[in-house]
Amino acid sequence: MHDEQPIDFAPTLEAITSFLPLNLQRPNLGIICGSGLSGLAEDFRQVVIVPYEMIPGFGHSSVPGHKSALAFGLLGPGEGVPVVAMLGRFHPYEGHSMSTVIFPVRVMAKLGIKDLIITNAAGSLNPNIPVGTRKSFLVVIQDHIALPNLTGMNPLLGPQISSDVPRFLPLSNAYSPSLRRLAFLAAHQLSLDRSALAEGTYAWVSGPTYETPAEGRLLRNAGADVVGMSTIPEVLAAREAGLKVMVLSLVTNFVVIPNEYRSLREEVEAELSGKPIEIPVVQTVSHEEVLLIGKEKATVMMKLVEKVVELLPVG
Ligand SMILES: O=P(O)(O)O[C@@H]1C[C@H](O)[C@@H](CO)O1
Ligand SMILES: Nc1nc2[nH]cnc2c(=O)[nH]1
Repeated sequence: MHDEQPIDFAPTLEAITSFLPLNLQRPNLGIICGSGLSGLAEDFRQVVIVPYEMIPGFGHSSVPGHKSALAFGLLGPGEGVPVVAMLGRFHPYEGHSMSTVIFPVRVMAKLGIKDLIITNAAGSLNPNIPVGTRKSFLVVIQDHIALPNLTGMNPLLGPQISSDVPRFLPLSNAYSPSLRRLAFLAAHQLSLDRSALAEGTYAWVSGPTYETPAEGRLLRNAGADVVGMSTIPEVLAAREAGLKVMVLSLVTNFVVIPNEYRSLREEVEAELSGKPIEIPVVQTVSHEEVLLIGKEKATVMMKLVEKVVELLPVG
C-alpha cells in the first residue's frame, strides 16, 4: 500500500514543466476540483492543460465528473496569480494506493505552491446545513474526523518521504485560519447571503458506499457536519509539505438520519387488520444527484475561489 523507495520527483516535474511557458512554471496556488467542480478552472487565462496520462506517477481519475488533467493558468486581476488546478482527483475507493492519492499534492508543493484550496462534494449531516438547491450550500471546513486515520489507514503511514517532513504531524490547526477568514470576506464582498457559507467539520469515510442511517447518526453524534470520500489524504500531504490549506465543501445531498425506524411489525399488523399505514418514501442519494447540484452551484464556488485569490496577500 505504501512505497518503500524514496520518491523521485524529477521525472514528474520535468514532464510537467516541459508543457509550460516560464510564467506558469512556479504556481503560487493549487486548487483541487471535486466531483462536478472542474469548471473552477474555466476562468484561468493563458490556460495550459496537461493530461494526467502525460505525467509520470499520476493515476487516472475514473469517477464521472472528474476530468484527468492538470490545468495551469493565471487567475485574478492585473497580471494574475499563477495557479495549478487538479481537474479530478484520485480516491482510495477507485483502487488507487494512498501514495497515488496524495502524489499530486506533493508534486504541486514541489512546483512551489504555498496555498492549497481543496473542494469536494459532500453530504450534509447537519439539519442547519441544507443542500445546494436552497440558500446555504457551501461549507468552509474548520476541522475533520477521519475514521480511516483512527483505524490504521492513515495516508501518511509508511516511511517518511524525506527527513525534512515531520514524522508526527500536528493537526490541531490544519485548516488555515487566515484562508478561512478570506473565504468569509470574499463571500461578503460578493454579497452572498450570510447563510450561503457555513463553517463545519468534515468526516472522511472511504466509500464507495454512501452511509447507512446508523452510520450517519454515528458521524453526526461524533460532531461531523458533512461527510465525503476524499480530501483528508490531500490535507495531510499538504500539511506535511507546510502548505496552507482551505477546504470548501459543496453540499449536494442530505444523509438520511431518521431518529426512529418505521416498525415493519406495526405495518404488517395494520395491513392484516385492514387499516394499512401510509408508507413513507425513503430518500436515497446518487452520484447523479451529486453531479447535478455540483453543476448548478459550481459557478458560485468558482466566484468565491476567484475572490479569495484576489484577496490573497501578494508575495
Ligand atoms: O471527489 P469528491 O469528494 O468531490 O466526490 C464526492 C465523494 C465521492 O467521490 C462522490 C460520491 O458521490 O462525490
Ligand atoms: N460519504 C459520502 N460522500 C458524499 N459525497 C457527496 N455526497 C456524499 C454523501 O452523502 N456521503
